[in-house]
Parts: sequence; C-alpha cells; structure tokens
Amino acid sequence: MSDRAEAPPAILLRDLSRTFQGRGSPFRALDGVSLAVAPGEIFGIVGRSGAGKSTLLRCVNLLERPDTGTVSVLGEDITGLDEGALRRARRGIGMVFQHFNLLSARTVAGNIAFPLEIAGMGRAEREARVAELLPLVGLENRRDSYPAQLSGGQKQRVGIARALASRPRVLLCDEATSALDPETTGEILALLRDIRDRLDLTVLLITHEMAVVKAVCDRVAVMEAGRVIEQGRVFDVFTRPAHPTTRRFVAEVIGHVVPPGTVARLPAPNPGEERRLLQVLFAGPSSTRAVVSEASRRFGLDLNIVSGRIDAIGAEPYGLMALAAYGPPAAIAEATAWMQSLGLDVSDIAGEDPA
Ligand SMILES: Nc1ncnc2c1ncn2[C@@H]1O[C@H](COP(=O)(O)OP(=O)(O)OP(=O)(O)O)[C@@H](O)[C@H]1O
Repeated sequence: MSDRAEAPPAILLRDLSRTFQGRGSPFRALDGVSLAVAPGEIFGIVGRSGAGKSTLLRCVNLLERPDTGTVSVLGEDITGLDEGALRRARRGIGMVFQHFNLLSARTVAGNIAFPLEIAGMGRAEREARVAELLPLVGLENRRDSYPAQLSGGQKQRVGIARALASRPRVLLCDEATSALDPETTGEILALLRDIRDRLDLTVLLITHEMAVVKAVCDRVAVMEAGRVIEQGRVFDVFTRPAHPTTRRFVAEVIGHVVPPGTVARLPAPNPGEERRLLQVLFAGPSSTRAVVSEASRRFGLDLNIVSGRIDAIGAEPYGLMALAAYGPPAAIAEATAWMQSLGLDVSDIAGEDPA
C-alpha cells in the first residue's frame, strides 16, 4: 500500500469548506478539509451523524459545491469546469447509495443500463455492457427481475453495477452497507474489494461504522464537526488511535484495551514503588508471554496482565495487551526500554479508565 500512497492522488481535496444557511445561525458542515486518496485505494471516511461525511462525499463529484477549496479527480481540478465538462468528468466518478435508488419499474438490466441510456449509448452497446456487468456483481440469473423481487444485498449489487456502467475510475460509496444486515454487509464489502482489484478502481466510502472500515479500507480519515481529526493506515489508526474520538470509535469494534472498572480494582503499589499501566502492542504472530515473564525476572517486577487480545486488520495480525507493572520506578523504566528494544510498542495508559 505504501507504493500506492506515494503515487499521485486519484482524489485530491484541498481546504474544502461549506457553510449552510439554516433557519438559525449558519452551520459550518465542512471546515477546511484536505485529503489525498491514492489510486487503487479503498479510503474510508468515518464519523458520527452530522460530522460532514455526506457533504464531503458530495463535494467530490460537485453534487455539493464547496464555498472554498478545490477538488481534483484523476489529476483534473473539476471545481473550475463548466456544466458540460463537469457532466463528462462525472462519468468517471460512479456513486453507490445507501438506499440503492433503483427505478422500481425497470428490471435489473434496465436499471444498470439507465446511465448509459442518459449518456446516449446505443441499445446493442448498452446490452453488451450490461452482459459484462451482471456476472461481475453476481447477478447473471437476475437480469429480468424487478427491484421488488430482490433482497437488499441484490439491490445493492444492482446499484454497484449501475455505478460501474460508464467505466468510472473512481467509485464513491455513501453508506453503501448501512441498510444491510451484517452478513450481507460482509458480502457487499467483499464485492467492493473484488471490483477494486479487478478494475483497479479507487474507492472513497463514507460510513458511521468502524467495523466497515476495519473490514475493507486501506486508509481512513475520522471526521468530527466538519474537520478531519485523524487519518492514516487503518492498521495504525486501529492500533494507535491518537484522538479521543477515534479511540472511542476503535473501542466500539475491538473493545477497550483496559476493560471498564479495571483501574479501580488494581491493588495499590508498595511504599516507595510505583504502579504503571502499560499498553504493549506487537505486530505479527509473535507472542508477548515470554517477554512478560522475562521482563519480570530481569527487572524484578510484578507484571500483571490486565487484558490482551490478538486480532488482524486486513492481512496484518497484531496483539494488544495491557500490563500493570509494579516495582521501583527505575526498574519499570528499564523494563519498558528493554521491551521497546525488542520491537514492541510500549506506551503508558495514563491512568485512563473508560468506566
Ligand atoms: N442542504 C443542507 N442545508 C442545511 N444544512 C445541511 C444541508 N446538508 C447538510 N446539512 C447539515 O450539515 C451537517 C453535516 O451533514 P452531513 O450529512 O454531511 O453529515 P454526515 O456526517 O453525513 O451525517 P449523516 O450520516 O447523518 O448524513 C448536518 O448538521 C446537516 O444537518
């Protein structure tokens, strides 16, 4: 992914701001957002309701006009284009919607062909394109079904095929799985990954679910109150969230590093000694157990494993452990430095108790 991150961006948003004039005071939905999405990435934007995600996504194809800032897609600044040029540029940007937005009186084939019809493509060519798209989204047996005869997941497959009809290089997904059950969500996310790989698409998706980010994204930006408060590789954001809001999001999916109420239950240190709560992170399949017992022996400490988990993000396994270390302050500092020298990421959990 690092190669991709170094390539020129497929989507480049510079300093976007957008204020809505409500009935009360003006509301700043976007407040100086800058983002660069590399070609071939699946980039997630996550945030609570009202954070500005939809507004940001709609700025990428200029369904929403930013008050300030520029939007470049595939190297072209589209903010200055006239209507005709913008219409052409939009054909290179597909969009998938939460509620599918299918035409109920049209069949699956008719829905997929719809944007091609609008673009003036002839019937034979349209049919050939639909015949290519149906197997790509796993709907080859549903060509003549109507939306009412389809499950939610199948409807979203139609939505994805329709978005791909004009061979876009960039796909925008607006809460594409939020109306689906968890199993179907997994299938649709797997489909997004599959088409990204096969068609070498760039995907920008917005979601309020960190589980979606964990399942499918390469990088993520976290939004709050119209701003990006944190962004990075999904692995890094999940294992080392910096902003308190991100920590809460991450905890929703992978739980708290320190279970609520833990700190209150820990014994106090002996006089002259200290108690430090440490988070130990390791990437890869190695175990920290031997490290803990060796650190305990080497430095004469009591090391109490408060919690631990092993998980994987994408293909990258990681382990996260909370340790309560008891002993002389200097010995704890030495043990911490020793674990760091072994490649473990050790940081203080600064007395934080999520209870
Ligand atoms: N056309 C509009 N007119 C007035 N206010 C708007 C308009 N569009 C969005 N807003 C406001 O801007 C804020 C951000 O909305 P936006 O839809 O971008 O957030 P979001 O993070 O996508 O949340 P949600 O998931 O609820 O849509 C909200 O408070 C919303 O009410």
